[in-house]
Amino acid sequence: MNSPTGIPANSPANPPATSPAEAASPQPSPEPFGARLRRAMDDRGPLCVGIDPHASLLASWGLDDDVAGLERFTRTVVDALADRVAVLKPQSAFFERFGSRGVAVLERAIADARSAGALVLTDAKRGDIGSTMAAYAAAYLEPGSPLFSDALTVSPYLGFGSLRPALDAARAAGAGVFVLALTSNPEGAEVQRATAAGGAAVAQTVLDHIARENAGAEPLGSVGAVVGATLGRADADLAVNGPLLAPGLGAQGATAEDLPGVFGDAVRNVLPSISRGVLGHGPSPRALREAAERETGRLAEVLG
Ligand SMILES: O=c1ccn([C@@H]2O[C@H](COP(=O)(O)O)[C@@H](O)[C@H]2O)c(=O)[nH]1
Repeated sequence: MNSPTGIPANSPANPPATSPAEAASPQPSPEPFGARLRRAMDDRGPLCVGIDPHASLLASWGLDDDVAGLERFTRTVVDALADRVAVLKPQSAFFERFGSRGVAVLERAIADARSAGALVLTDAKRGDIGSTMAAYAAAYLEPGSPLFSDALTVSPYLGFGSLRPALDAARAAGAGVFVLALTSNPEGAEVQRATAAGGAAVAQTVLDHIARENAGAEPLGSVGAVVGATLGRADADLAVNGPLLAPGLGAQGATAEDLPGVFGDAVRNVLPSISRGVLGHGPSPRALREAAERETGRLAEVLG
């Protein structure tokens, strides 16, 4: 039976509703995102597939560049992959470009993907002064919000402390955040490799903050870092006790074979991410599934 959000009751993404008696007594904390992600990666393999409905992909799938095309594309990806990959990562920008009707497609995709058992990481890269960050947290990280996601990408470049409302909301909800540290694009280095006040690189100070947030968490903290698979070498201490989202496989040129060199000992916590490299095989659901399975197989060979 579906809950008001459309997510079937008691699905992996939707814990049982509380009874009146339970509501009167203190509620147990929700299972933390880090634990849920570890289990999903162990069960399904550590692959995140991005849902990035580029205009060029809509065209190559034979779809119009409009809301109907967006909806068809998104539904096809969710139906093909949500029951088998650990994480689906809708890229908010591609939905926002269609205005409120595009955001409605995103809402539906998040609910449907969670209902089918995938964890949903919404890639919106939010970051602002703390008071505004609280509103972003309410939008993406508070249960009951239409865009509630298992995790959200956030930018620490207004200062790591400005993320506090998102960190607190995520913890309370059993959700996660992925903080941009060393992004996959070459332009990121001029900011992220710059030397911060204490003498360490800016990205390292971000990673150190993440490590403090995750201290003592088992089996994995819920505050992740974004570290590009394209970097060749991270040249940073990645022992943050949290997941390391590694975008850049496929269209940006990185391969599974690059991951041990970038991540070293931290490779066990890597969540490799690929969007166009899988989506380009659509619109056939079977071809999408096969592409995701090939990536998962390659990761299993390389990461063990
Ligand atoms: O450092 C980063 C952070 C996020 N991304 C996002 O991942 C996907 C990559 O798409 P591909 O088609 O696999 O290149 C996209 O949504 C980016 O915004 C990233 O690439 N790098």
